[in-house]
Amino acid sequence: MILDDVNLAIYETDFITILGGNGAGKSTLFNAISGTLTLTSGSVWIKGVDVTKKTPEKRAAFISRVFQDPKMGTAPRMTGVENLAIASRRGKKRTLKLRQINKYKSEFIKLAAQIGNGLEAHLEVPTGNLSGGQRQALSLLMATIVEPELLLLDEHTAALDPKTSKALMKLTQEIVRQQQLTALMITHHMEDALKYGNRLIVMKDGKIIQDHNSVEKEQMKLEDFYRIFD
Ligand SMILES: Nc1ncnc2c1ncn2[C@@H]1O[C@H](COP(=O)(O)OP(=O)(O)OP(=O)(O)O)[C@@H](O)[C@H]1O
Repeated sequence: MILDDVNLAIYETDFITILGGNGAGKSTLFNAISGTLTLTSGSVWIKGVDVTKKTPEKRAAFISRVFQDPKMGTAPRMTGVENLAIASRRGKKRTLKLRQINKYKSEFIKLAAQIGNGLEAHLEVPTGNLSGGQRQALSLLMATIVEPELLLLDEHTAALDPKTSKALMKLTQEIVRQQQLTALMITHHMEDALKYGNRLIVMKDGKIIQDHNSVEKEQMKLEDFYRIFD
């Protein structure tokens, strides 16, 4: 069994950070929530709706996910503007006309300019040409341009250099706060797990072995987590 007796209630105000060693079941938990993994038992509910039998495509109307690999979040031959235009149609019919793309362009450029990594100047080239940091920032914008019920961040800063990773985390926090999103974030950075969010869970062997609220989290120190990765 990959996930074992996992019972996780996520509240609307939650920004949960998730820690756990390799193979602890963190990505599997995200796969179970987003529907890319079929459960052998148990169920997944979103806002009172049982989505256990819904396809990942159907669940994508509620859930956005940003992956570790910058290549995963964007279509490489399409421009940033085109990628954002498609993302802005989430949950609706996906057909897009050139006219609509042009309509959104200036809005997207303004949005990207807030990030501060030069993305706005590169929104009209294929995303395959962007730097990893720009691509991850774009993926995050795409994931949140239509407010998701649940934002899943799957080590989304792990492939970036420390400076870029920090900038993306700052952007993440701003977006989560501004849009009051419900978010789950897997990270191997214990500092980030402590610094961000209002709740921290620890996974091991497919189980949630610790679940700390914000008060407990504030009192925790890095040393408290060293044994997690044993
Ligand atoms: N579809 C699957 N079928 C069978 N076993 C799987 C499947 N997906 C993952 N596993 C196994 O389940 C365990 C948990 O994997 P998972 O990828 O969720 O770990 P993780 O906590 O995300 O680890 P990492 O930090 O390395 O990404 C691993 O032993 C993995 O090999």
